[in-house]
Amino acid sequence: MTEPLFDKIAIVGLGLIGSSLARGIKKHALATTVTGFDGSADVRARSKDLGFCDSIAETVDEAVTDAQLVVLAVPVGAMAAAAQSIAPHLADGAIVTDVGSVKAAVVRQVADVLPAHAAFVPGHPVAGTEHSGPEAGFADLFEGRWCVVTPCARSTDASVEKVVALWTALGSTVETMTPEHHDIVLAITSHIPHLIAYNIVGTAADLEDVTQSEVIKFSAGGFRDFTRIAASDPVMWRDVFLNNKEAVLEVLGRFSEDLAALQRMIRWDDGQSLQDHFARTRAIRRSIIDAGQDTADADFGRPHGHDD
Ligand SMILES: NC(=O)c1ccc[n+]([C@@H]2O[C@H](COP(=O)([O-])OP(=O)(O)OC[C@H]3O[C@@H](n4cnc5c(N)ncnc54)[C@H](O)[C@@H]3O)[C@@H](O)[C@H]2O)c1
Ligand SMILES: O=C(O)C(=O)C[C@]1(C(=O)O)C=C[C@@H](O)C=C1
Repeated sequence: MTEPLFDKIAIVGLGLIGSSLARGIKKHALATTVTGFDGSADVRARSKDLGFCDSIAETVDEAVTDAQLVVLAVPVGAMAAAAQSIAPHLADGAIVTDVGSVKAAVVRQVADVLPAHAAFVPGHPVAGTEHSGPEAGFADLFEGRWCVVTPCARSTDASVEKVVALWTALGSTVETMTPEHHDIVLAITSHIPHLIAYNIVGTAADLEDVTQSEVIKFSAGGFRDFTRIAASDPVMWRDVFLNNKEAVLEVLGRFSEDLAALQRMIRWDDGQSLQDHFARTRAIRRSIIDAGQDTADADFGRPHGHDD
């Protein structure tokens, strides 16, 4: 039997991601003890019943005391408050990491709040579902997925190595980049697609001459996928857009221009341009799939060898 990577891990925020992490860490025996804490008394009680942690602390200081690793798994807009709540209780040499979907704003809000005797290694597992809360978590969520680690001025080589080792042991493939680069990449691959889904489902629901029941009835195809994404947690996504404002607005500008170009092609019966555009995007999907077959390139969010 191999040694656990950490003695005590504390997880702050026990929703989809925090509870999945706790389950995965227990499954792979990556820590001697996993202690959980959530700001909501109701979530703490439900987590205790579900039993995915060794213990659920009633206070944040009890959770964090003596932990070698503290994971912040709260919405991006709550990261600063969570960091402030753990800061006075962190052990000497503790590593703090997070799982937020936005990185530069989290680094700005968290790094300076933490004491000098702790390291901070920002992270983002590119894995999730439209569900939230402790009941939604599962141990294999991170298996065969990417995890992006974005070291900052408060990261040490040793702390980055430990966090990378954790995600690797959970079955993820880790890629390292700057927080700013992460935010622009995820704006196009994750944040804008969610905005499009929220928008199209809202538009469909608002159409006066299409009834709600018709929207449900005919949503078996492409629209159904949009409704799944548009069911994602409102608080989480509000915080993503408010905290990745620049990158999202930059990508959205490009997106709107391209959409306007497609609109013109339809208006002016420019069939050739439409066909050329669709042929190009079809080739892009095919090249992504081909690349995924012999490299670790993304195959729709999954590293090589993990097709659905
Ligand atoms: N859901 C996804 O698909 C997904 C994927 C990757 C990363 N993320 C990121 O992971 C983080 C958590 O997302 P989730 O889906 O698990 O959310 P969730 O809503 O399921 O859980 C978040 C939990 O944090 C708790 N919380 C809020 N503020 C707190 C505080 N100050 N102290 C302690 N607990 C607090 C809430 O009570 C809640 O139980 C977010 O930053 C999100 O951007 C989400
Ligand atoms: O599969 C889904 O439901 C997701 O939306 C997961 C998804 C994504 O966009 O890929 C959503 C947000 C996270 O930050 C990471 C992963």
